[in-house]
Amino acid sequence: MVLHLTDDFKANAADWEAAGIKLPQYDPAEVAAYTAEHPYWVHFGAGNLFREVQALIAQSLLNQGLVKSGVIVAETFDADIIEDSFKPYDNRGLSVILKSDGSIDTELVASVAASYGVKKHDEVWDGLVKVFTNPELQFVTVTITEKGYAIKNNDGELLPWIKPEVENGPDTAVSAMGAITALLFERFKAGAKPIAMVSTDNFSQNGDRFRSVIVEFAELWAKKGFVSEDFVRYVDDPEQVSFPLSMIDRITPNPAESVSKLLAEKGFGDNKIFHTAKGTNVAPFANSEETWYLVIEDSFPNGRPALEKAGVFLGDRDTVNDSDEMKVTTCLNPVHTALAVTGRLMSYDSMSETIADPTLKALAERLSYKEGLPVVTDPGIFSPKEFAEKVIDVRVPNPSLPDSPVRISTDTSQKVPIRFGVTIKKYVESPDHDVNELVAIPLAIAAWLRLLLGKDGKATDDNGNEITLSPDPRIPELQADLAPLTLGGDLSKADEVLKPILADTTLWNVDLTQTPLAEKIVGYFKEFAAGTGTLHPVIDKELGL
Ligand SMILES: NC(=O)C1=CN([C@@H]2O[C@H](COP(=O)(O)OP(=O)(O)OC[C@H]3O[C@@H](n4cnc5c(N)ncnc54)[C@H](O)[C@@H]3O)[C@@H](O)[C@H]2O)C=CC1
Ligand SMILES: O=P(O)(O)OC[C@H]1O[C@](O)(CO)[C@@H](O)[C@@H]1O
Repeated sequence: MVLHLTDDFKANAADWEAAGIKLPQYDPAEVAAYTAEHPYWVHFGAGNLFREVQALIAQSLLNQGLVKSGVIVAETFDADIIEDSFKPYDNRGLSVILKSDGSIDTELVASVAASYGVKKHDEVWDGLVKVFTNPELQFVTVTITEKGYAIKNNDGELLPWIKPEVENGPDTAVSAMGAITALLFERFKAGAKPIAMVSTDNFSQNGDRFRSVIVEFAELWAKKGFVSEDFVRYVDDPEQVSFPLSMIDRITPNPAESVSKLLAEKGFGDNKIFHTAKGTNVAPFANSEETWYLVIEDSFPNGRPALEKAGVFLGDRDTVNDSDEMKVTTCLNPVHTALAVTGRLMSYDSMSETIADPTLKALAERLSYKEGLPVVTDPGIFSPKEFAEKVIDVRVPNPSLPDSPVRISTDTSQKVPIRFGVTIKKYVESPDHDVNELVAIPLAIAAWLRLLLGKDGKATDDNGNEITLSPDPRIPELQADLAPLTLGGDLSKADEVLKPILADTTLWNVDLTQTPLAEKIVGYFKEFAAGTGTLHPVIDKELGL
């Protein structure tokens, strides 16, 4: 028998159980009906992470009888996600957890009580307005990628799709930031009940940035007379509208063909992967790892359910900030980036292959334990050392997780200031640490610069094969700057060519040429770029392997 998400799963529970798929312990129809009158949670961004974090938390709260409503999901950027992978499946999904011991946990998730794909202000929009004007709505979570928060370009001009919304007012807003501000305006007009707006996107001080953009949108509309100054004060008052900080962590690659195939073999029929016109890769299932963390600043002016009983850490601002800094600048993302750039030089297909390489593992260990951990602040709710060990010994080595150096090395130029720059700055500024102690960080930077040698987004790996670099907005500029240097060619100008790149504070957070690291990086770069087959010997030598 083929299992489908829309099955009456109580009627064929034995078949689901035989396939090893956990079932919800509530009645989804009852939950949907109750949620329509008593919404407490709306999530914006119906991507893959939502299915593996927020929807599972909502399911856990329902299973434990802690709430009677489900989560409502809204999508402003890519309504096709809703049409393709939510509506045909009654908003249900399958969570697939690929564990590091090779086993798999699967769970039918029915906690999404309603879904809204916003394209214009029509009946779909009216449905969301009804939710936002309900006094019981307690909080909103958001996963829309960092670029989803942008309303201006680098020159301070409104983005072309934001400008008409500013000019024509809340009734025309459909961008993520415009739509959210317009929905808050509806809530304000309906009695200005409080609400928490929780960004769960992957960047530091996410709540602060979210607030500043929403307040700016409100101010722009106030200047044009679309909204009152009282509305601006409402969104800017943390006791009315809070914007808590958060740290979120669960490696959730795009739905993989290998997982789709495995589900088909299990007798699960809803395994189609969709590639939407806007480039989102979604499916009625999502695949992720076992480990996850969600830490949220406990600031919910309209109350909240017992999220802690569903595995969420609630804490004060400093705890959340320290947790985020621990993950993004020390224990996870720098290791990921170092392994991804060296992994691309080795043309490894998966992240697990990178850390199975003893040289690259030693690089990751040195980076995390010897260079990052000494300058990280312990958030107090979990141990940075244990977190780092789990990344290196369990999470990255997980052979079942379909994650790749290609995915992780996307946008490296945007990531290095935080992933390496914050630690470098701490070494430069601390009287207790010597920047000369850093070896793994300059090796990783030099390896990335070596990877960039080439043109038109093409490069050569350490075996001498041509590869296509992962997308990164600064590749054209950086490859042009590096053009005088070639792999195995004349590197006598390396110092001169690399100097302006190493002095660029937008890349490193500090001017590396003012530190001994510049000379080190140029030296490592020259050794890497001397020819092919250099990656292992150079790293081995520097790490004393
Ligand atoms: N996938 C992961 O491992 C993790 C992701 N995150 C955070 O969640 C974000 C989303 O990740 P996924 O859901 O896995 O990605 P995804 O690719 O599955 O979905 C992306 C989501 O962002 C929306 N989006 C994309 N560009 C947008 C724009 N310009 N304006 C508004 N919305 C836009 C899409 O419509 C979709 O809802 C990440 O960028 C990151 O901030 C955090 C931790 C783990
Ligand atoms: O794409 P990035 O920002 O390198 O992140 C890599 C992965 O690590 C994470 O930070 C893990 O939570 C996720 O955001 C992402 O899956």
